[in-house]
Amino acid sequence: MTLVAGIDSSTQSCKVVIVDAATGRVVRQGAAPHPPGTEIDPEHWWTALRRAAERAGGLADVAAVSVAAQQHGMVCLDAAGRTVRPALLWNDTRSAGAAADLVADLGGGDPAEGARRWAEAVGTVPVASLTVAKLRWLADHEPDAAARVAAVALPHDWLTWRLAGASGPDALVTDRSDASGTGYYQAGTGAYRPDLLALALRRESLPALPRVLAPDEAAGTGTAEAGAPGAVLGPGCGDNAATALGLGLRTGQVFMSLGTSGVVAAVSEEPAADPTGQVAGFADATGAHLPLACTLNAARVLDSAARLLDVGLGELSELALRADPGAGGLTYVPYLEGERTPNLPDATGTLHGMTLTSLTRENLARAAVEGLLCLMADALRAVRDQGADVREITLTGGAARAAAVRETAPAILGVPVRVPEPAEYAALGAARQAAWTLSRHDAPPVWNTAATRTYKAPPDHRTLTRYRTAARSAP
Ligand SMILES: Nc1ncnc2c1ncn2[C@@H]1O[C@H](COP(=O)(O)OP(=O)(O)O)[C@@H](O)[C@H]1O
Ligand SMILES: O=C(CO)[C@@H](O)[C@H](O)COP(=O)(O)O
Repeated sequence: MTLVAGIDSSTQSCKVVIVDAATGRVVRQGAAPHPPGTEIDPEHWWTALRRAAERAGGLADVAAVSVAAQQHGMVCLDAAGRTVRPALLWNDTRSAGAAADLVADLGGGDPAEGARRWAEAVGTVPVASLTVAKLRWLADHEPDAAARVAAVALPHDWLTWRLAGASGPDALVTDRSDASGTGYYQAGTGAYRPDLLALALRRESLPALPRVLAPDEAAGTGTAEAGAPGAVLGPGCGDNAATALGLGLRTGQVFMSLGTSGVVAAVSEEPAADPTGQVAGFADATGAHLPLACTLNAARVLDSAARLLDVGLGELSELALRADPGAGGLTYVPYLEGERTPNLPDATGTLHGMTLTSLTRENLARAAVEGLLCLMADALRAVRDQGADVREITLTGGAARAAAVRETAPAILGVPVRVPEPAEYAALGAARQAAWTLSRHDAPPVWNTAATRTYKAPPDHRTLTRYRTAARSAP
């Protein structure tokens, strides 16, 4: 049996799956946590990857490995390949002002014109999450560090580079799915936009950027020191592109992931260019596109409600299912980390409709589930507004493990919700890419599909309308 490994270095943890390359059956797996925070020394990702791989029985017997990772994280290297400063992650909002400045700058001072030009140039209007905004923040706030930047990489590029045992920044490679999340790469033409990188860094001499590989192009081979001797390295990809690949989605299909981030994305043959900035024009990991709306708040809304109520996640779900739809009038707008979609980086959460009768543990649990799903309903609406014909969604990510989420989702989202059996779909997507790279075939291998269950319910317009009213008054 030929084994391949898929790695998902996501926000909260690193997951490794080792699968049979012929069928996609998971043979072994392991995971290791990442430290909390939105600024992190990439060395922690490497330690977690090594630990997760060890827990999965090691990589010594795998023929190919691919790394998927959280998108956008700014990894700045000096000329010797050392990190210049800790990486700033996708959910670090200090770059919100820098993003707004970049939009205005490209528009000659007019933000609406700037948004239009960014959408046209790279398919995405910068928000705090994008690498380009983080680089502008660095240039403005840490000019000495910015001056030492010889190369800029993303989390998956950097981890692939470590697996290959490379040392110089010139050896960095990436793929179009992750490059499309930088804000200085256009997925439609497959070209970097050095002018936009220069605009961000306010300098003419530009750092090196990873070479963009084709979706099945090998990135080299793993080393013995990295624990993967001789394994073919796939190009890797952004974690959302990996999820689409792991779920085996086809053109026109839409997934929603409720992990640290909340994501709605549609596999598409056409690039997106949304001047409202709600939908990002990302690429997928097969050569197509992945228009995507992403929220800062998702699974951790439920984590925080469970902590507040002093229950586990299973009990939180049971409490929520004991309350009636609408949570007795409690409406929770869960902007706990600010928000990205809508672009409100400084917003905070609010709880509306508290009365002596409504404020129960059950209603509070249900309001957290409904608030999260209403937030996602608006992300879904944004993707639909870009032309996606959404008749059903596939739901995945940690929070999809909650029965209350699965059962409430079709009513709030207004479409049937297909839930595949719980698995690490981003890591599986990376494994599928590794198997594709190894096979040298024209398309990714066809693997056995996961068993799914479809949830249906009449739409709950009332709860969504009440949420939208409450969200409009969020601080
Ligand atoms: N049964 C569950 N109910 C609700 N949330 C869950 C459950 N199991 C895991 N989670 C949450 O899912 C999140 C992790 O999901 P995951 O998709 O792995 O995120 P990421 O890829 O961003 O690290 C955590 O916040 C965790 O608490
Ligand atoms: O910023 C985005 C997508 O634009 C996020 O989806 C990150 O890619 C992090 O993903 P998770 O850790 O939540 O999977």
